Amino acid sequence: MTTRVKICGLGTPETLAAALEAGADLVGFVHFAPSPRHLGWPEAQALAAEVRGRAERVVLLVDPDDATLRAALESVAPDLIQLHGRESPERVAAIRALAGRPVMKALGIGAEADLARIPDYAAVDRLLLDAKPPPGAVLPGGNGLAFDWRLIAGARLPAGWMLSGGLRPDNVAEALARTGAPAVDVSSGVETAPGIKDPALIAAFVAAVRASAAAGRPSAAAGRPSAAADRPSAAADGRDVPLA
Ligand SMILES: O=C(O)c1ccccc1NCC(=O)[C@H](O)[C@H](O)COP(=O)(O)O
Repeated sequence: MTTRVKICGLGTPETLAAALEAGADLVGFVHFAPSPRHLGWPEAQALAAEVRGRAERVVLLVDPDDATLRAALESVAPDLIQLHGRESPERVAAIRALAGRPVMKALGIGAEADLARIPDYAAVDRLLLDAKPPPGAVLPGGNGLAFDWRLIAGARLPAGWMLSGGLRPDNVAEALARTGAPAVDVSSGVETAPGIKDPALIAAFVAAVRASAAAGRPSAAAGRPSAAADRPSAAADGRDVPLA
């Protein structure tokens, strides 16, 4: 099956076009004021209109209230709502019911114990496994940090789960080989500075994922990750840092 690719935090027509031309399956628009990738609703609406069915439109929200959710629905008409805050399973279910759209819940992974939260979110449409943010981080995601992929090697994960956190054109093939992820999500790894997406990096990331599939990537292995997971990771020391 084809590995699905999401490019998150797009903010200009040029970089959105680059993602679509590269063949991204999902494109993400962030609505979270502290983020360098934040889009107001008029900007998000204009970009979302450019997608025209060429990819799934994802709106990323952090602990949205009902008014924010309604604004997101009206502006972006998302195919998928990504929840990247501290939303409880009950709140996720309420958002899903109110929106009438599929929901993807992001869970921060920092230690094996974090995997125990996965069954609580069994009712979500998709699950995104991301690195926990470092202590005191302003952003609950989009920090460009990988978690230790060994934590999920061999874990029972729901169909269609997505891997994120610190992925880049030069490490995504290894991430896929080590985790067997059916889908990947990237933001910082295709940027030249926080919030500044690079069309060439976007194209390189999607190409790396497609090349990995063409090469027939092996099933998930539990061996020690070499490159990305050796770098400082928000998750590496297993501290119980909240997702948001
Ligand atoms: O990107 C942001 O600014 C952001 C803000 C608030 C919540 C989540 C955010 N980003 C999430 C993502 O872009 C991805 O889903 C994921 O965290 C991967 O990010 P990265 O490690 O930068 O590739």
